[in-house]
Amino acid sequence: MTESTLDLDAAVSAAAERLHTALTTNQPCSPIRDLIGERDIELAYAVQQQLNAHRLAAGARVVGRKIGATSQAVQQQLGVDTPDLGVLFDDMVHEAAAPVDISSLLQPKVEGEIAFVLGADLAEGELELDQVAAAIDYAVAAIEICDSRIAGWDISFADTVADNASAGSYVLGTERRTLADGFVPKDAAMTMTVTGQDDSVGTGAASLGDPLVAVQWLARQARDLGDPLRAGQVILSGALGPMRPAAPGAAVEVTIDGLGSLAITFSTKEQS
Ligand SMILES: C=C/C=C(\O)C(=O)O
Repeated sequence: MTESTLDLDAAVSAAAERLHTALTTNQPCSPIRDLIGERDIELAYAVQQQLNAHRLAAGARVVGRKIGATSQAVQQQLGVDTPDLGVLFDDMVHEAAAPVDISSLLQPKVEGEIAFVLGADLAEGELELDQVAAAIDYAVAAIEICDSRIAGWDISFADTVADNASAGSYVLGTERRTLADGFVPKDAAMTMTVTGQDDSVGTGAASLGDPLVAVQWLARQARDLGDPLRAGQVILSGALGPMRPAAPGAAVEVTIDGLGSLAITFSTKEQS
């Protein structure tokens, strides 16, 4: 191993430790781009892997993946121009009926998107669109609660990739549709309101032109990173409109044509 490889390894470990400390102490940290640069994707995923290894070591179980920054709206908000991916763990799932404990999050932002549950692995073959579509068991509406461990969401592309694609928590709707039912993800219109106002609207086409293309992108990336998508996993396929901040007491409702509505509330400061 060369001296410069050692330096890079040390930088990756230091970045992962910074983010892990922020996650476990609930105290935002400074960006990690001073350690690994702003655009080195390989190093950023290496940090993400180390960060997530801490969660796995603490007993968390992988239940799926998220794709981030697939829409122009979110790319503009974040100042990035490429999608990324993160890992969903079992302790990120939230049931819609209970208020989301806002004190467990640092700086939450909500998004309306389509979630897919896989009925087959996406590990082998060309991973063409028809293979991706055939692997989908069903689709449901979802609210993704993004969170950043980095203070003030002051992120470069490397910062958000390293920080598990700014994943926080998520809530799934209960109305399941299959593609065979005639549900066409790219045509589905989404509306999200936060406390009855602050609309975020879009259609499936906002996510890389088609959420199925987003899942294909994810499947190929995940396979290339050595950890392919597996049957049973939940895939958050990218926001269909701009993300919105969630303040204490916020009530969020997402409606997606064909998939129905789901609503969540965030706890107030007093409840936390
Ligand atoms: C920072 C996170 C972005 C997403 O999750 C998204 O665009 O869906």
